[in-house]
Amino acid sequence: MVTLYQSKVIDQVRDALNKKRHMASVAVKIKQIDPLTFFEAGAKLFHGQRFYWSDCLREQTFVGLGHAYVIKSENKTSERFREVEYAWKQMVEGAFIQGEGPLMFGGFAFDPMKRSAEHWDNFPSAQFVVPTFLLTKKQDETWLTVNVVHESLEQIEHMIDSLFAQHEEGKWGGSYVVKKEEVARDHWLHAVHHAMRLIQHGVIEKVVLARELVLSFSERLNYAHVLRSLREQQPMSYIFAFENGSPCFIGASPEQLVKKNEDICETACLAGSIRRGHTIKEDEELGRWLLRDEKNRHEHAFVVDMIERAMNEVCAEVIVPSEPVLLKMRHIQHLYTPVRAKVHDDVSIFSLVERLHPTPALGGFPKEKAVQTIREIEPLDRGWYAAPIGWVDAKGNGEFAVAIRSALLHDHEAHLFAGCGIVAHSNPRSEYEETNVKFKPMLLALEGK
Ligand SMILES: C=C(O[C@@H]1C=C(C(=O)O)C=C[C@H]1O)C(=O)O
Ligand SMILES: [Mg+2]
Repeated sequence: MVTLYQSKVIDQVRDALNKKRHMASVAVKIKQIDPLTFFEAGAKLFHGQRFYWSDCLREQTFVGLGHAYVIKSENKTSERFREVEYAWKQMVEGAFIQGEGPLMFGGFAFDPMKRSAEHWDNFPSAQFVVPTFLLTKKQDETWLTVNVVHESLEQIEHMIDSLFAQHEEGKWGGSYVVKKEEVARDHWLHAVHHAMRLIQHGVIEKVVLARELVLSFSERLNYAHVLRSLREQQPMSYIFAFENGSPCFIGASPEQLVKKNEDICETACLAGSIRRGHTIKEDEELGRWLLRDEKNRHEHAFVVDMIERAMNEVCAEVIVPSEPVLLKMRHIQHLYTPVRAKVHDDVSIFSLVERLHPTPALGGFPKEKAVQTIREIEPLDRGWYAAPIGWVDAKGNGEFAVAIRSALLHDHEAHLFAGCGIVAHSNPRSEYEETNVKFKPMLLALEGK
């Protein structure tokens, strides 16, 4: 049955196609629908071309289905940020827009100079997609945006019928872990010792080292199920998924990289960690310990200093609280300093991302030396892990998270990543334990708990 709003969408697409330039983008308010149901509804028709995003306050959720337009860069330098920006501007200028206009979603590789693992093949230096269908949930309103480049009106009509037909919510398939491999555990511990020597010799001051787990499952992984678990279990995190062909990069990150809304810009310093307590009393004690612990405060301070400096270069009225507070997630608590500023007129969100990535929370300090050290001694290919992931709209507003607490899923397999900031007073054993806590959100979600 074709509902009223479905025919309204079709009418608007028909009008838009008559005026179409490079792309036609029309938006219509529709009835409430769970964004995850919409994500699942696209499983057949748009397999390999779906994304999901919701911010840590659940203010906005986006689900994208289909690739109306793809912006990709294989550039290994920071030129890739500008390439994406330029392509996006061209795209928006050439579009016929009715409503909010198109939005693109995507991400960047952590370090395009170090790409070796086959499992990251579908995740280039940078890739953004403008979806054929975008579902936007903002407060109590749900909108459907249709972006058309090649499709005919009949094709769009057929897709809408299929997406809004009754769908049964997929049941958890009972998939369980059949194999769990810690990649290069000893190698990683050696790398930590090595990093500490570099720090003692004054070569660098901080470096973040990550390690990898590879899990095999009894059944093919269902990405919507994993998203559903993450959404339930990590209510204060950014939830994201970027499916590109059969693999899907997915996660629940507590860390904002940058948000830009007109001239207001927000970013966050997040570094320094301890697990949650088993009781309220223990939890509060651990929190108080973290706030006073010199090693963790030191780890955090690198991030605050770098972000403050970077923001002052392109913003006015940079507000940085003088003391961090605790940010408590389900398994872990962090030192957290939120930053707000007024960004100068000619500064785009892409240039903010370029300036900030990687902050010392994910790379280290000084930036170039830390990235070089990671390239040399970390025993893995980070791919899109620990890199910017997010969206940008037609006005140049948008938000990026740092893609941590994440995994690359493919068929029966999952690659999980977690890292920690190594500073002068690190203890390799406790850093190892810290990464174990950071694996937990993805591990639980993958086990359907
Ligand atoms: C690198 C990760 O997390 C980062 C490192 C932290 C730390 O070392 O204390 C804390 C938060 C994140 O900025 C990760 O989760 O993989
Ligand atoms: Mg740490």
